[in-house]
Amino acid sequence: MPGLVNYPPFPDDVPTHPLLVVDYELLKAGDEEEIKKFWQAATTLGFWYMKNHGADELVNEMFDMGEETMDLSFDEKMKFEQGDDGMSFGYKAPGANATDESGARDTVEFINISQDDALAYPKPVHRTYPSTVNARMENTIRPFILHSAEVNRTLMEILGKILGFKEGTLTQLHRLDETSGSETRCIKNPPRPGGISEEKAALGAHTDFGSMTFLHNRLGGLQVMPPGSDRWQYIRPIPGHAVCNLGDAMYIFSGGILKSNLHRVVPAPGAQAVLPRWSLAMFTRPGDSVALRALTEQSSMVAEAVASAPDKSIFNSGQTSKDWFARRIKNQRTKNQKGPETWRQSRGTEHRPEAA
Ligand SMILES: O=C(O)CCC(=O)C(=O)O
Ligand SMILES: [Fe+2]
Repeated sequence: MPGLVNYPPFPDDVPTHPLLVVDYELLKAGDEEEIKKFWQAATTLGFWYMKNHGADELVNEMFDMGEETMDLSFDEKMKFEQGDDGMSFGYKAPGANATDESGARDTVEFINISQDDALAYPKPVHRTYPSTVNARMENTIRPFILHSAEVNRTLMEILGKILGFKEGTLTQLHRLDETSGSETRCIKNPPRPGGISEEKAALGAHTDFGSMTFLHNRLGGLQVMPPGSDRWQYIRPIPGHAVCNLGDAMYIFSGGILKSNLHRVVPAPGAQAVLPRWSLAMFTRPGDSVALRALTEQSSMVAEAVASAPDKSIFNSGQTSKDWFARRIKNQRTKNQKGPETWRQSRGTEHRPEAA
């Protein structure tokens, strides 16, 4: 499927949420109108489409890697399972994560490859990977991670400049030479021919844990719950357009000015439901030692935002990026669920328990 060109179109009769389209080449060139549009997207929904990102060929190769990996036997994949102790890197089997506080199980399987492991390969930093991953580590995965990390870095610096940070402030918090939770993920959701229940989450409602996500979808299924709404709406996949979004770390660093919006994955709608759904993400997350707190000393704009926030607690989380990430991963594992309290401990800046 990843290479399949003729998949059925996304249906026209389901509610979708429009996103602003930003052009990466124009952003890089400093185009003022484009930067304004990007700022608007980042401070309202925290999601946008991005074209001219230069990753299409690598994305196709990454999907091939994902398909080769998911085609391994279940036993082989389970040798590389991420486990229940709060490590994200490795294979995640279907059902291994809860999707809500009742403990309902997810249906997606995915392979997470650490940025640190890909850059240091063949020397493992966090763990080892299946043969299908190793075979493409140097020619596919490392170039995809490096390109995506550079895209995310460029985007973060543009936002940082508008926030009033000194140049390089956000880059320093996301150094490639500090270990971090940054990773790429290839996700497969099985097809659901006939009788799709809209309510059944394939991947539960969440905000992203890190700073910035560079996402590539072939089929529909990604949904957002826009601020002020209690309705899930699909994001329509557009060929050649990445879907980018901000995560909790950027929300916290910016004192809530930048948004980290709730989203989830359900089976692809309409005629697309008979196919497996593939998606690919690069998650850029702060370095392990970075404190998750608002950067009030670096920006008067952030300081004022925190000063006027009704609840300031989240802006000084008291956790490093490493602890924050491990807490969220660990407490969403099915095996660790001991009731709604475990689930709540997996949460980040999601302020909408009813959505989960
Ligand atoms: O598969 C998708 O479209 C989104 C996946 C996602 O939100 C995630 O892995 O954090
Ligand atoms: Fe996500």
